[in-house]
Amino acid sequence: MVLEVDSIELNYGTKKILSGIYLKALSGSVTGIMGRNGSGKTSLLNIIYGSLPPKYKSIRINGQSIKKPFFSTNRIAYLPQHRLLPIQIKLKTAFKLFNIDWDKFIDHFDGFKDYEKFYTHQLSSGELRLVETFLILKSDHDIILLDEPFSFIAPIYVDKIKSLIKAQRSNKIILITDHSYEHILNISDNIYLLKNGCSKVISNIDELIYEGYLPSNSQQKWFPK
Ligand SMILES: Nc1ncnc2c1ncn2[C@@H]1O[C@H](COP(=O)(O)OP(=O)(O)OP(=O)(O)O)[C@@H](O)[C@H]1O
Repeated sequence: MVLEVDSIELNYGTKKILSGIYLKALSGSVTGIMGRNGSGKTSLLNIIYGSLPPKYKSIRINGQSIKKPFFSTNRIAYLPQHRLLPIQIKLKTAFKLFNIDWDKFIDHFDGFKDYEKFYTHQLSSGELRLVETFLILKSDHDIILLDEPFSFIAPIYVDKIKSLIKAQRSNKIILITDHSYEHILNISDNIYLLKNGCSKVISNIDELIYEGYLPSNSQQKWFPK
């Protein structure tokens, strides 16, 4: 499966946010989206999901144009930058709604075993983020959008989430953005940088430094897979 996005035009008033986007993502791979604060990463994910209507857009799956909001096709799941689950819902109910086995979650995160009857507002920000990321990753949708899944997450859990992403990518398209760039570099097969409303395919770390996203002393290596 191939997801292609282009011809996006998004303005807020007179401010141009996105104008020269081309993005191609394949199932079996993780596509990282990088960019400075305010470069339009969240806007782009919202446009793909269908919750933000831009002036123009073209979104295609295997060359077929998606005309209605993507979320209405039931093929796409989205972890938004801010809270996904409502406050007054128990974890048990949330797992039921997502049709995901609570015990499978506990297999990965046994520290949560007493939380099944907790309401989401009884969890810390990081605990909630972890639950929400797990639900989205394990959902049976074949396109997954993750906006800052590593926010508030402890390193030991970040590693588990990264393993889950790698395991889930075999039959899904995964788009991910996060400012923890080391993690994005570590799990992404392809990377796009958003700058001045345009997307640029990144082929090595030096380009991220040259484009002013990473500081010049960045040590990490990355090559597209
Ligand atoms: N509802 C809105 N009204 C006006 N401007 C907006 C609105 N939503 C977003 N913007 C502007 O659009 C730009 C892109 O925002 P967006 O949230 O997509 O950026 P981002 O790359 O995800 O940023 P960050 O990395 O800080 O999360 C920003 O300059 C923001 O101020």
